[in-house]
Amino acid sequence: MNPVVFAPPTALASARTPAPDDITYRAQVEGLNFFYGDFQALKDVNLAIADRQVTALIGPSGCGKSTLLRCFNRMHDLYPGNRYEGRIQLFPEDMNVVGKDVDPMQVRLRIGMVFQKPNPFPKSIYDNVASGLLIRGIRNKAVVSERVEHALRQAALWEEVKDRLTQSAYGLSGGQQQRLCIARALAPNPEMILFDEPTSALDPIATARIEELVDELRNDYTIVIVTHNMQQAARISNFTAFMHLGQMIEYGPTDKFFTQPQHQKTQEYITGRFG
Ligand SMILES: Nc1ncnc2c1ncn2[C@@H]1O[C@H](COP(=O)(O)OP(=O)(O)OP(=O)(O)O)[C@@H](O)[C@H]1O
Repeated sequence: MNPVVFAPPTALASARTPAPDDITYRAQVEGLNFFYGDFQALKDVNLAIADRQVTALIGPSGCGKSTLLRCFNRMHDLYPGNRYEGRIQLFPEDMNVVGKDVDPMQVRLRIGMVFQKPNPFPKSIYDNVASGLLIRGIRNKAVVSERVEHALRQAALWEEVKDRLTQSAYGLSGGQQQRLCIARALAPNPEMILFDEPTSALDPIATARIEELVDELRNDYTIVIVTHNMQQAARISNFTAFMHLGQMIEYGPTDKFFTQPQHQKTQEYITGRFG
């Protein structure tokens, strides 16, 4: 194999490979197939997701990154004709997230999602963050207020919005709106957070803030992030998974992934020969 010319940028502080003994797993994708009607978008995908680490999904456009991410919180159930086969085991209790007997609403409370474009509800800043708590049945006003503040602090937004909580979320900048969406995802206290290209609609400064935030959130949450940006994957993830044409080609510790890829396709992709 040719020497790899991709030079990984300096990783953020915690985006190092944990020692093998320090890794526990939060989820395991096993033989996952996914169909949009007759079209098979995921083919026998296997992937282990380390607990309280960041796993990046990368690959060329159309390879199935978002499709895989959306399986984790059953987003595909919102549309008829979509079908899962295989398993996504959530540990420690071994629940099959894509099992027909599992309620998608319960899954979404445990596995939150942040989308590519900030998508606040047409409500106040406060009500956006409180919305997930109401779905969880938390109605005690003092508890809701406390959780809203905590989530906004976790999302590094509290200081900027604490004096205008009742104002519309639409008055915030794009980067602030994305941090609000992160706060909304955090408020119900999920175990895992899925990020689908969370910075692709943001400027470099807002992007850096979200990356720093992801770096901090890994202390408490298991994170899976889809990104088009290999530099971003190298900066913020502990593990990287590369997909191509609906298949999982390779996954492993990020530093090794970018410096010693095991598959020819991975090497071609990270050195810019396609994608
Ligand atoms: N709703 C849908 N119905 C039918 N096919 C779909 C649907 N959504 C995605 N696909 C197809 O599934 C495949 C995987 O798409 P997906 O969006 O997961 O790829 P991706 O790797 O996330 O791409 P991108 O980086 O461009 O977002 C593609 O061939 C796409 O055309």
